Formats: sequence, structure tokens, C-alpha cells
Amino acid sequence: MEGYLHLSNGMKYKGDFAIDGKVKEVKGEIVFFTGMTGYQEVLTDPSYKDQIIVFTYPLIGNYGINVEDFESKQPHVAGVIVYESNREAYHYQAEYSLQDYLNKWDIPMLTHVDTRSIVKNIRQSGSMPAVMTAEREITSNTFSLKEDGKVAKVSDMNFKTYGQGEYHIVLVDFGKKESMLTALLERDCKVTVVPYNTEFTRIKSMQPDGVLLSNGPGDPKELLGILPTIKALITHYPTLGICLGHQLAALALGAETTKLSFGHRGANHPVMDRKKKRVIMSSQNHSYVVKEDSLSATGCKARFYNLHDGSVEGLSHSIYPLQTVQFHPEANPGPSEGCYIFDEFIENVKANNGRVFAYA
Ligand SMILES: NC(=O)CC[C@H](N)C(=O)O
Repeated sequence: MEGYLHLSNGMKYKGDFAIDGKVKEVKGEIVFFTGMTGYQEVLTDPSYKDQIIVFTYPLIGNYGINVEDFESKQPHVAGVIVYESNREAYHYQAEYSLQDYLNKWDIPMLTHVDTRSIVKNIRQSGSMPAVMTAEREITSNTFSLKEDGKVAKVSDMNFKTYGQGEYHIVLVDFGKKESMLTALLERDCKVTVVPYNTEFTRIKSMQPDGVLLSNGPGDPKELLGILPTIKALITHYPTLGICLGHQLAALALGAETTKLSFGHRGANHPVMDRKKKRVIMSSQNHSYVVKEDSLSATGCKARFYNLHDGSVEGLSHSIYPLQTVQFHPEANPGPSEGCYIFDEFIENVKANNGRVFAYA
């Protein structure tokens, strides 16, 4: 069925909705992902909450959707744009085709649009509001987006403990990917997942050996209210911050964040680790970055850099056992070359030996 993608800069693309019935109109910030595979993990990564995602690889869906590679219980994107999508799934583990899976969750997919042209547009105008609809013409006020409150929508508000490992890690859930939990469970941890707004005293009463601040959707500055808790955690426990968790740790220590024009979303972003003097390929999904020139009074130093644009990709701290990364060391999708960050975190946890420190 004929359909349209409208961008707020005035561009319009005609395509086919991959659905037989009625088309649902959706709007969201439009972003693009450059990996050739990994669409299942992308769709179910809560950091993509309410975004419209363009997959740049021209054939998406050929291995279907399986039950093992979900990063959360449901897809979070508002809509999907691909050049061509397989109607059938060709993989022994496939439980659904991509189209059936998206239909099940009432998420529209527009196909046979010129995805290269869309991406060029996003690269020029930046990520922007977009509308997917059956309507050829829309009014400009259709583009107004409500972008706040996404973390509250995706954070699990229940407290749950997983595993029986030696090290007790509290994972603060801003919209976590399952792979982060798995990475800890594989490293002899018991993990308690707590809601994003859990108070410091409650976490302290759980006697953690370390804290993981997870990834999550939206602008980190929306969460200014919880920065005192983040600072208290960083100054009491070995802490690892990933993506949104990295941005929140930086803000809590007095640094600044800013929004990139069109962000980094893909599975082959080269990152320099200045400590190890090596380059790793990384999986990425973010719009915001920590500003390097805001680090001077924070005690943080940029350890990792993105080799495409020089932006900060991770921090270390001169006093606290704090590590943060903007990229995704848990991979899924993408390379796991950065997974040594989890090993370093566990080393910090071991070295601290259950001590509750309290730096001034
Ligand atoms: N994956 C993430 O945690 C993303 C962090 C933040 N929402 C950003 O876009 O920069």
C-alpha cells in the first residue's frame, strides 16, 4: 500500500507500507543505523524509544526474528524505513518474519524508498522530526514531537535480582539492553536491577560491590533531578556508565553534554583507547556526547575518542574507580572488541573488596 515519509525540512518520499490492512500514522525523530545486520537488537534496544529508524543496508529482514536476540521484551521504535524487506525469513531459528513481528506490535514499515537520499538529507539537516503516513500532504504542525519522559517509559519499575555470582552489582535501569545484564552474569556477578529513580539510601541498603549505570533514551539533561544520586553512587562504589549512563556520570561530576547533528548509530565506529593505545571497532547508538572542554574541573579525563569526528567516547577519573563509555561494550549488534571494559570494571570491583568509600 502506498505511503509517505515526510521530513520536517520539507522533503517527502513515497514508498510502500509493508502491511495489508489500515496504516497507522506515526511520528518521531528520524535517525539512521548503518550496520548490515542486527536489526532485531536495534528494534528492541530501549534507547531507540519512539524514533523512526532508517536501515541503510538495502536488504533487511532476511534472517527473520528469533527468540534469543531480543534486547528487551518489545520493539521500541515508532517506525521502520528500509529499502527492501524480505517477506519470508530464512534462518532455522526464525520465529517471525520482520514484517510479521512489526505487524504484531503495530509498528509500520515503509519500504522501497530511496534510503540513501534520506540519509544524505539527515546528514545535511540533522536528525529531525518525521512522519510516516498514508497521506500525500500533511500540515507542518504534524511534526511537533513530545520528546521528554522516555526513560520513565522504558525503565523497569520493579526490583529484580538475577544470578548468584560473587560480586553484587546494582544495575540502574534507564532502559537497559539485556546484553548488559548478560555481560555481568557471565563475569560471576549477582545483579540487582533497580528503577532509574531509586534513591541512594535504598541502593546502599542492598550493599552492592559495584554499580552499572545503563544506556537509555533521550536527552541526559532531562534527568538533572537524579544527578545527586548518581554522584553519591560514583563517590561510594566502583561504577561503570554506559552510553546514557556515561553522560549522566559526566553531568553529575559537573561536565556538559551536547547534541550531535545526526548521532552515531552503527556497528563499525572506530574508537581510540588512549590508555591501551589501540583502536577498537564499536557498536554505537547515541545522539548526545560529553563535551571535552567541560571536563577540566571534574577529575575526568577522556580515555576514548571516536576516530570519525574526535568526540569523547569514554572517561576515566583521577580519584574514583569510575569508568564510562559512550559506545556499547556489550555489542549486540556489532563487534565485542570493547568487552574488556566489563573485565576492567570487575577488576575494580575486586580490588575494592566490598569497601564503601566516601570521597568528599
Ligand atoms: N544508547 C544510549 O544510551 C543513548 C544515550 C542518549 N539517549 C543519546 O542519544 O545520546
